[in-house]
Amino acid sequence: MRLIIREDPQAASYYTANYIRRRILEFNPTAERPFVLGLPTGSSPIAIYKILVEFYRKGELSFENVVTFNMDEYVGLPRDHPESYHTFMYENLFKHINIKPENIHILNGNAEELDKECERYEEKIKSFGGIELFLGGIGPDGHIAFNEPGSSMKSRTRVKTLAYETVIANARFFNGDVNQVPKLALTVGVGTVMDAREVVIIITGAHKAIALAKCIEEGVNHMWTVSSIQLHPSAMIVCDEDSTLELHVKTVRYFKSIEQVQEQLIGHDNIGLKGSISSLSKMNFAPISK
Ligand SMILES: N[C@@H]1[C@@H](O)[C@H](O)[C@@H](COP(=O)(O)O)O[C@@H]1O
Repeated sequence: MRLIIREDPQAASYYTANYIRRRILEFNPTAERPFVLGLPTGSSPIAIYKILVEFYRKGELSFENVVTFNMDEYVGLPRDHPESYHTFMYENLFKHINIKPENIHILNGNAEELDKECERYEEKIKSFGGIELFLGGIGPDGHIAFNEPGSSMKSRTRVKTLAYETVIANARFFNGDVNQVPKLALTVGVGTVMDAREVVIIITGAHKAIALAKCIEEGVNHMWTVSSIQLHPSAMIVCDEDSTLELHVKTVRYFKSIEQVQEQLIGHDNIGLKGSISSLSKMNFAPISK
């Protein structure tokens, strides 16, 4: 597993967006062989989406042959509610790019038969040959998508009751009122995310420092479901300095040194990038160490 540490959330977001862009360009997707991308909501990916939109506007990235699957959606919240994940995705990404509406997949939290909706979602992912890259964020309790503590590491898409901590964390989007936060959600499972050929997780902020430490320095544990990425053959966490506060100094230095050696050996992460890299000259990469 790779751990990429950047100075602040903006630099971590730039790294992540640029990495996704590179992966899509290298994949060279076509209508017959689209790039299948898993996507999260939450505040963490907003800056990533802004940068992806910027790449699109500059003609440096096309979403014409990109298929997306979102991680989760609240149950019972109208699709056009300002805090639904449908609205979030359209406002922050989809309405700004050239993705085909039929290529967008988001769980329907208002389906009559929620279990069937979840089964259908898994089938749909399979029909595209699985997910190429799943981007994820985490909650402060280390949950991925809405796979709350105690979720099975083999879980699939299903209905999930939200942990009280998550309800409190998400109340900020509902006028600070926990009563307005839906208590159920549909979510892809830990197993669904781990089936992706590559998993990239963005973690920023001191409030996620304990979760990051649990994920990196301790074992795989269903109480911190993001720790499941230790078992993934191609996983990367991109984080900011604040989120490393609970890591051992030795751990931070170790991962920074690995990245430095890699840069010395094969150059930085834009290696192999096809197409224009003009905007990268303004890259917000923070120095790896000072
Ligand atoms: N279901 C979402 C998660 O997918 C997301 O990772 C988490 C963190 O959100 P934020 O990035 O705002 O901290 O929020 C929700 O619980």
